[in-house]
Amino acid sequence: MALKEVSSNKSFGGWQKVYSHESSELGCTMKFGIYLPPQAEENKLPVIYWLSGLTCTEANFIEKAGAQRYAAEHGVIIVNPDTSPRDLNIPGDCDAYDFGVGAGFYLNATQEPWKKNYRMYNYVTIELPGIVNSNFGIAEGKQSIMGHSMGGHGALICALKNPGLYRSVSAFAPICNPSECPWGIKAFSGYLGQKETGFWSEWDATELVKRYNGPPIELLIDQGLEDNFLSQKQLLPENLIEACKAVGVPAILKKREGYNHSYFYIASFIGEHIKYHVEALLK
Ligand SMILES: N[C@@H](CCC(=O)N[C@@H](CSC=O)C(=O)NCC(=O)O)C(=O)O
Repeated sequence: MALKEVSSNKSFGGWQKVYSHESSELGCTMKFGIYLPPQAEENKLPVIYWLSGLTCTEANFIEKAGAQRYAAEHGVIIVNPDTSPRDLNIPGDCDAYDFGVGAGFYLNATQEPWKKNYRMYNYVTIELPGIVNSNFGIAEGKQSIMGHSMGGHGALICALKNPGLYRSVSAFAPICNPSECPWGIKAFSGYLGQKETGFWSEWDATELVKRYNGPPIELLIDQGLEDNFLSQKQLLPENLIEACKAVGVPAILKKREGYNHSYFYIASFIGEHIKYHVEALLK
């Protein structure tokens, strides 16, 4: 798969790059960011995937999270894809910020007109890691995943649906129970069809954790307490924590006094999350 370098900027001794490529899974040109710390010049390194939230491109995380400093400190590669297919001109794909372009929800759609291209789950779990592993020096089997909001939902479902694929998972302000919140109900109805027939529980972390069957897993959930979307019941961390307790899956809930949903919040704690992942990746 041919990669085209879109940009390259030196950062903390390493390189923040953006590449584009033709995605066979999504049927369009996709961009992703990759931070290569200075250690990547000499060694194969572990990788953390970051999944962004609604309205984001690959640029938001690169420019706002401040992750490069910590990735350089710990010698870890960070890869961050875009949040949906783009430039397909599917009718209705740009009508709202929470559905269609910028809102792929990290699932494989089953409904027309989305099912041919809206396959972000396969893209982030199979196609993109294949491209990354064959083009960069990734230490075999050493990958973790994290994300924010819609991307936090994505990180959680990717880990819960693929026992053992990721060494660790963490999420900032994730949409924890999409089947029960307005964002999720809208997206799942459009991409998957009705709840009764659309197998929504296969794409919902709170449901998936109840039937998790694999090597021990721990969920690190981070939540700002002044997050508007928390009070609007879009995120529902309490439902996920309750489900984890019921089935004995360990979950850490970090409650952050005064923080909202923004990248200012993410930047405040991204170093803590990267350290958490690196500890799991180095085991
Ligand atoms: N109405 C807002 C909603 C968009 C928003 O807040 N997006 C968040 C993620 S929300 C859940 O997935 C985000 O990360 N925005 C990008 C940023 O750089 O802050 C709007 O349309 O802006």
